[in-house]
Amino acid sequence: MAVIPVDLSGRRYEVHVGRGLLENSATLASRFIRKDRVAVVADENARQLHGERLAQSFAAQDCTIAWYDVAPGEGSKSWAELARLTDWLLEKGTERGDHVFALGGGVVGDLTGFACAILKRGCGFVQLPTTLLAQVDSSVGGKTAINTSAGKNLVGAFHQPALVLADLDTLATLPAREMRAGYAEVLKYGVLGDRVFFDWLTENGTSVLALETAALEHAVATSVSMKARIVAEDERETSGTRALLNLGHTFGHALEAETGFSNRLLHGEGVALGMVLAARYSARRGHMGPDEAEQVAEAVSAVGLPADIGSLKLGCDGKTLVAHMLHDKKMDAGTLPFVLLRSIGAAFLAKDVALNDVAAFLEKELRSA
Ligand SMILES: NC(=O)c1ccc[n+]([C@@H]2O[C@H](COP(=O)([O-])OP(=O)(O)OC[C@H]3O[C@@H](n4cnc5c(N)ncnc54)[C@H](O)[C@@H]3O)[C@@H](O)[C@H]2O)c1
Ligand SMILES: O=C(O)C(=O)C[C@@H](O)[C@H](O)[C@H](O)COP(=O)(O)O
Ligand SMILES: [Zn+2]
Repeated sequence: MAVIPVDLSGRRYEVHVGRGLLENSATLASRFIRKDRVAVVADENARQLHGERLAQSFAAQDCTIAWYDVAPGEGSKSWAELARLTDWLLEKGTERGDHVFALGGGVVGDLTGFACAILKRGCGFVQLPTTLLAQVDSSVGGKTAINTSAGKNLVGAFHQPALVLADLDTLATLPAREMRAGYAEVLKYGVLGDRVFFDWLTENGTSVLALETAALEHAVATSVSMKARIVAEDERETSGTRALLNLGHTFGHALEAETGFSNRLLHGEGVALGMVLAARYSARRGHMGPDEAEQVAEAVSAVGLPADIGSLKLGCDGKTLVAHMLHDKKMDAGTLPFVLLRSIGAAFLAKDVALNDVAAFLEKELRSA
């Protein structure tokens, strides 16, 4: 069991990582429960598999749950779902001082967080992440958003949760493909800032994916600790530090857009392939050696994540992928900063990248596939 603080001045909150947390959730979150009925926004699968443990914990504190079900999938991060959810929260009489609970993966966390950011100009929320990806990444740091027809996470707000309870037991029911997708964001922390962690994952990645307690807890706690440190330093992604958490995402979001934000490519899979492309592009520009770039590709493919753009059978050219990148939130007066690598464990923000060179690089990758 680990408790990791996110030290934001005056708005410090804790991330608890361990087993059996849902059973104790009402006690652990008691500071944030002030009525005898609490709103829980839940991914349908997460509710079916883990909702009862949550309900029992609340019942033991004489509290009942008003459930709001969210259909699984990226499609729920939409204007329509945001409108339905905020109407429901208003109908339930949610007040500014209340805390809404989000049970599920990154989709439910991002959607609920955004609804809470704008409801009556802001109410509280507690994250109960039930996917590996949500436990190591999306539940921490306060980026909340929905997607629009123009692209990924384009409408949102920074709104920090009051508490995060990452119950490792919930991962026992997670499909293997979703577990691997979450592992991509774990690997990201090693690649962007911690060579020792990257090497540890090379040795222990299969134990993490097999849910071995010690390995899993170490991987989640190490990931959350790095994210907490970065978010505390640069909460709103203004100094360039937090942008490093976007490693692999400029390529990855473009691939997600090209595949229609569908089951063809999960977010974590896009990040995995995006990290490989970022490493190879870093090598093309001479920042790192090609052999080291291929170590990133090996770490990705070793656990069955996509490392080859050809596996997506896209049928588009490099320029089309670059056109998606123009919606990236890092865009700054016509230039797009890229998170690149000097070596594994040493990411940096390159502000002098020419998009026609990125298109040429992607064209070559697509043709060599
Ligand atoms: N806010 C951030 O900082 C941040 C960071 C990373 C990713 N994200 C966002 O997170 C989203 C991806 O999140 P995700 O990978 O958790 O996907 P997700 O929320 O779509 O969940 C993946 C699948 O797992 C199912 N599921 C959830 N918990 C389960 C459980 N315990 N057992 C069985 N099935 C379960 C869901 O029903 C769904 O089908 C993307 O929209 C991405 O943009 C946000
Ligand atoms: O927390 C961050 O900062 C991240 O960049 C984490 C990413 O894994 C996450 O996917 C995030 O939503 C992407 O950020 P965006 O600003 O490009 O939407
Ligand atoms: Zn991500």
